[in-house]
Amino acid sequence: MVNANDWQQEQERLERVEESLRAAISGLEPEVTGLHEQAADIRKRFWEEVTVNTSTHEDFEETFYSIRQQEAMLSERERSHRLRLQRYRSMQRLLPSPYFGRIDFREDGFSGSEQIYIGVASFADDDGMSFLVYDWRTPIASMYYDYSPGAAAYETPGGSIAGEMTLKRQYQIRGAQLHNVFDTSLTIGDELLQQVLGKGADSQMKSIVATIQKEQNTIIRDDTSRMLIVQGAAGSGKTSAALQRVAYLLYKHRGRIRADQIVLFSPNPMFNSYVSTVLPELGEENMQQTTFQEYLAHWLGSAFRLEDPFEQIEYAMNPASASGYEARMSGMRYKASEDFLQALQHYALWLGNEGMLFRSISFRDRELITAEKMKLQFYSYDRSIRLANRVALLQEWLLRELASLELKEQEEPWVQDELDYLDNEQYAEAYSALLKKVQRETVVFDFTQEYVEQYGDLRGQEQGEENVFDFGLQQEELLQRMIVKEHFKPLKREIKRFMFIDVIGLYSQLFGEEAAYRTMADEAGVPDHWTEICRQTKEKLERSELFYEDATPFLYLKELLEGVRTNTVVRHLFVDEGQDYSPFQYAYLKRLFPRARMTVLGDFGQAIFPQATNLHEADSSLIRLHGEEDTRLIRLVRSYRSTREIVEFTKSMLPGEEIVPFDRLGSKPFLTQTGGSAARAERILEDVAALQAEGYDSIAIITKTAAESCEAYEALTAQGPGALRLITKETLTFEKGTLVIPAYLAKGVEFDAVLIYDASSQTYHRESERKLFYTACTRAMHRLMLYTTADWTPYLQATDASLYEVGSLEPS
Ligand SMILES: Nc1ncnc2c1ncn2[C@@H]1O[C@H](COP(=O)(O)OP(=O)(O)OP(=O)(O)O)[C@@H](O)[C@H]1O
Repeated sequence: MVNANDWQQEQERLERVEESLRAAISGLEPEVTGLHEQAADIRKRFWEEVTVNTSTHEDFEETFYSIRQQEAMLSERERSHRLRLQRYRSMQRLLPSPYFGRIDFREDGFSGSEQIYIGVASFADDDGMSFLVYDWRTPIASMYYDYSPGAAAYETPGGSIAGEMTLKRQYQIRGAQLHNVFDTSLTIGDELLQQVLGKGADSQMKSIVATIQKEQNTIIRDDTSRMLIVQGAAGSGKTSAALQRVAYLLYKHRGRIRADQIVLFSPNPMFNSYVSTVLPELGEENMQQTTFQEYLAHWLGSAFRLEDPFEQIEYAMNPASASGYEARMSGMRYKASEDFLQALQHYALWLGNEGMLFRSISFRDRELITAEKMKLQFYSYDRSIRLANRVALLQEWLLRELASLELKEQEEPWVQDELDYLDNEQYAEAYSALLKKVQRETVVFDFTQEYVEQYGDLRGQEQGEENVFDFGLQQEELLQRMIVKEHFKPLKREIKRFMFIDVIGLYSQLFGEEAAYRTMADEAGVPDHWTEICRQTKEKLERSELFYEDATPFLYLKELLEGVRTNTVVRHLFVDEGQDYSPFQYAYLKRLFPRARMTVLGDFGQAIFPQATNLHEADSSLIRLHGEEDTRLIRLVRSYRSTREIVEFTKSMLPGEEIVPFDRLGSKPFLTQTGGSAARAERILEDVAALQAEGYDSIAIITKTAAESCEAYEALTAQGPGALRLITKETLTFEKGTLVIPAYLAKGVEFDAVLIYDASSQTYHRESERKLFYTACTRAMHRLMLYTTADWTPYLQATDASLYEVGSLEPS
């Protein structure tokens, strides 16, 4: 705390800033209110201001320039309106708490020091010369996050500016009243952070702008790496830093990068809702948010029933449920690998010489163009042309073939039949459609011109004659063409969509002969259980289903054949929970967004999917993706979410991981062993009630699987009323309250208290599930309780007993 004098001065300054803000807001108010109407009004009067005269060439030119001028004026006015509105909104945002930090900085070579107050937006006084508040993203404000008092420097476009920071202060301001002022010698004082972290969990993630830590600031402001990898312990602020980074990039590159040019891949749709308020809170628009599954479903969802990653993980967790389990698991790992990616590339090369599979183009049960003919045509092209380019050539050839087949088709009896069966209404409809097209475009159909020449102005004909539907023979011919054209339209569409390639057959063929596959796989060889992997994959394909691990390779093969699909608009790609994506998926994302810089945030300690990617070790495929020179790796080891006791307890499950708890104290985790399920449910409900009484209102009962969630939900609701919410993968919004949720859906989010429903050795015993258990436990901010009706999971057996409390055997 500061002394009374300083406090007084700060309070007075705060009042002055608040006054200036209010004055500026009310100054802008009349301009801003009704801005929308004004802009609409200008648009409405647009044509009144323009004299349209096109009689002569000069008049036409004059009209043209007058429109251009009017247009330029309109867009300038709209731009300045927009800017004023932005300014107005940012001042509104500042009003309740204009700043949160201050540094005093004396630049080398100058005698006086400048006071720099830092807030969520900049605010200058009337003359616009001196800043009363600096936006946290300005270069000078970076010192607030990077330095303790003493020597300090910051980067500007003109070079580095060094000097001395003589003071660093933090504020808590509510309703323009000072609540707290701390002078701090640490980077960002512990006191404020203690207070922030001690608060309850929310259904929405919060901005950390006032307490960003130095290493987080490095992530936020990195502007040079093509690939930025953040390996950070559970609760180390990866997601928080990522969102601040988005806000920073939007600020720094304002006018060059828009929010929709930044994409965040999230672990599940519920997570989207969880993080959706941070950017608006910082005065920025939200970036685009999606999940990898949504992307896959967009491209493959109509052709297949796609397995999602949650079904895949459920499968992985239930070895007893299926035969061929080992093979499937081996397949999951293999299909996620760079080896498989390479095998597919070799396969595409091989297809350049042989083995292509096509689908005949059929019409009315006749094969118009056979697969065999396509194959002959395809392999007649120069073999040095790339596969996808040859496919494009074939596509053009098919469209030409189809055009000549379309002409021939008019002779077929079915066309005449169809014409005969057109009732008067359909006839009239077809005719008027024809008329409309002729009127609209000069060359709608290739025959329009010819028709117009022969029959003159159709409009005149329609008006002048009584019986306009009494066509002559040639008119009938036109309708015949139209009929065939309509019927051939879907065929053309299919060709344009490359449906003449049998991609399913080609993917399946890859899992055909082992000897052939070995040549594709090269020295990497085939994985264990290859025969069974092949059988499972083909069987699934036959049922028009696709395993999650097959979806990305399938899309990749499709693109090797059809040409790469790229998005060149996106400039920044963020992947959260990055450990859950496979090396294959990363290679795919890199191809998909060739102009985007990537920021991948994850924790290998929470890698719960079989396809996990190691983010940070020397052999990481992620580092290889853009090469070491273009990659920056940042490690976060400080964990902010949980109390020291919870971090000490959870980190003991992952020996070897460097995790440093933030020094916030709380109760030790509590282990309770009960006699049976009913007793456990009773005990859990008692504990939930006790936690609620302590003021915790975000409580999660975390289970291993969806089935266990249902079982827990039933057991708990059978015991009494109490509002519980069952979370499934379909749940879209994240709300406060008491939830029952499978661990893999709780990824990335946090709760005041976490209750592990079943921490028995029966449920968690395999090494592969250790990280899932760890992930579940690390969701807790303040309280962690674990239950079992049998032996404890082996992950806990080695845990030092001093790290937890043990409950009674039976509830009292
Ligand atoms: N600098 C900070 N100031 C205040 N709070 C912070 C800071 N860094 C992190 N936190 C808080 O710590 C908690 C965990 O942060 P976040 O969810 O971003 O971590 P994470 O690394 O993404 O976690 P996980 O990998 O476990 O999902 C959040 O409540 C966040 O607000």
